[in-house]
Amino acid sequence: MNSILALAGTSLLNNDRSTSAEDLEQRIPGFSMLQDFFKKWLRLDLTTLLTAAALMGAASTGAQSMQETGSKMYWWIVRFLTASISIAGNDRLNREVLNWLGAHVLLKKGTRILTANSESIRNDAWSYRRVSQERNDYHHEKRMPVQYLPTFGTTWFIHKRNIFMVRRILTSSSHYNSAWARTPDEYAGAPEGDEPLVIMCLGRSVEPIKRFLNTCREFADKQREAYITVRISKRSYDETWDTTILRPLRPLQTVHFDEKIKESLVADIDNYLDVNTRKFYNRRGIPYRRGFLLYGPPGTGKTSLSLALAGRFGLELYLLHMPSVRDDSVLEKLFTALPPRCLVLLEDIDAVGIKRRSRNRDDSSDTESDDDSDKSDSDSDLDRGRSNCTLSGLLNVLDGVASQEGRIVLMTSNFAEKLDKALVRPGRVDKMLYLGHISQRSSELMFLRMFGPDADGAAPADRAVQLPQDQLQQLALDFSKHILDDVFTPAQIQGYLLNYRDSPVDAAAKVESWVQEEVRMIEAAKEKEKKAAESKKKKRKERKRRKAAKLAEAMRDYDSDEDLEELRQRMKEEKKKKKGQKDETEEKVEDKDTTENKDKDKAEDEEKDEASSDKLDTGNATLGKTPNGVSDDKPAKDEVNAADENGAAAEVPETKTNGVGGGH
Ligand SMILES: Nc1ncnc2c1ncn2[C@@H]1O[C@H](COP(=O)(O)OP(=O)(O)OP(=O)(O)O)[C@@H](O)[C@H]1O
Repeated sequence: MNSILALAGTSLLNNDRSTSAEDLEQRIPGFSMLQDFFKKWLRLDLTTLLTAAALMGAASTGAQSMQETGSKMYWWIVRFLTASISIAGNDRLNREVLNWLGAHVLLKKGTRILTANSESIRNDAWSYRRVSQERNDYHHEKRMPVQYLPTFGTTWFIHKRNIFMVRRILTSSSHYNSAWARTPDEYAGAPEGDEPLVIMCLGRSVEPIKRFLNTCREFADKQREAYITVRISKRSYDETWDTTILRPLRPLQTVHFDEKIKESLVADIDNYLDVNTRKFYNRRGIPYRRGFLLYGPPGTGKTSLSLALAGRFGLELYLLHMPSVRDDSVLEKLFTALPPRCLVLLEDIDAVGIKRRSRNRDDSSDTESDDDSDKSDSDSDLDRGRSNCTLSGLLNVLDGVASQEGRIVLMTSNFAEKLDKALVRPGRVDKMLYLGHISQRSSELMFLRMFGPDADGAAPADRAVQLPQDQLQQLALDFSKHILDDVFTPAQIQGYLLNYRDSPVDAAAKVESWVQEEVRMIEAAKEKEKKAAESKKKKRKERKRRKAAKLAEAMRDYDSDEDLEELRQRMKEEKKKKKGQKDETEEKVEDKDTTENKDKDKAEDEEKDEASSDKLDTGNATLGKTPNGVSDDKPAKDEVNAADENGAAAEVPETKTNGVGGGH
């Protein structure tokens, strides 16, 4: 067909119609008939038509090859006249460049090409640029507000007298394989914020690009000062830190506990992060790691303190809720993916290794029937949270050979006394901090923080008039006088104060009756606990008495020592048999648990996500009217000075039992 069109084209150009018609007749039998038909019925010259088509084809081929040549020349010039640096999609620098572009170029240009997003944004580079749109929960708005973000494929800008071009490379294969392939990048797909970038600069030196990258990093550092970056692993099958949450910075002063302990903790971390300390550790062959255990009743500020410390030291916080970690291999992969300098928060560490501990307890017990009744309430609480990670898996990631150096691990637990000694040994846990119930002084500070002016000096939005400082101070004193030392958790006090958010006067006036009511509930709960313990004790005694009577009766039938020995042997065998059956049943239950766990994985992932977000929110969920968190078994010391790996004692001073505000 092409040769026919070419022939038609040549003949038209040569104006030689007769020759071309003959040639065409030779190549296409019946061409003259067709031509006659066209002439007679349509009044068209078929040769002319074919010639026109040939010319159009030639023009398009020409245009295509010109385009290709143009593109080659463009890239040749670009290569010749520009220097460039490429950045991978998953590199943090990539996000920082986007972040800078968002703030300095894209938004300022007043871009007319936007992308819309109604889901949570995975990449912090884009979320920095989000125009904050509050969801109106009062009107039960369920939908996420739509976020409009700038988009770009290639953008030009001038920075410090240099001309730059940043190109976002779309990687999605569907884009390349489709007809969209020639569509400019800004129309071809909404950016996810993790596409590779190429940064080009007019000139033959990469130095201006390096300087530009430094500017982007400094800008990101500044922005981070106002936020804490929290990373979580949402999807356990991914085994990556896939989600970023930006939390507003929480100043350390807003977490109330013993000021001396707080200072020593800050000094300890400061010292650890010092470059000389790293050198010291390295030269002496000591693994450069630091671990802390924060323990105490729920709602005493363990998570809040971790967030505040991350902000104080400008570290990213990597959060793992231990009961939700699928197994040791996931834990190991997550730990391997940690950056060298960061803060890792392992929440509810007591959930690890529960099975091992409960079995050990069974093994070591003499009388199996007494076992269950011996379990304390806290034991059963402990058994409720479960983790498929083993203790050895956890120990391995904390200080195994493959474990990263340079990070700080914070572990939290409500049941520190139950933790395995291997876990809390120096080198893994260098310091233990007890966060307990609130003191009067801390409750006074909390009152002032709740009702004082905002950081910028303005009255909180929902209170038109800000009380004068001396009046507020007096109210805070009146309020704290009624708060009994070491009875309430800070979360309880915060919950109470939030009920009177717009009226400090009412908060101070009504605290007395609130305290009375809470104390009454605490006493009632204690009484109930006492009664339950007494009844358990009675039952145990009765069981023992019945057992002894049974034994005495059996012994009556045995006259000689041999008979008695035989009886003893028989009883031993029976006991062994019973234990074997019990172990078998337990294994079956465990197998069933594992299958169920797999099914529940997906649901748990979602729950975990919600739990993490909830926890990172105001924490109101922990604030109930129930007198929870009242623990009788306080540890003997709230801070245990632990020796480091080579046996050198850590330098934290001894402190009092109540770590929360006790020093005021
Ligand atoms: N010491 C404290 N100072 C100030 N606020 C506190 C303190 N303790 C708790 N809160 C408040 O109580 C809420 C719950 O605190 P947080 O989650 O840090 O407690 P937690 O000890 O980690 O609890 P859990 O053991 O249940 O995980 C938060 O909103 C926090 O602001």
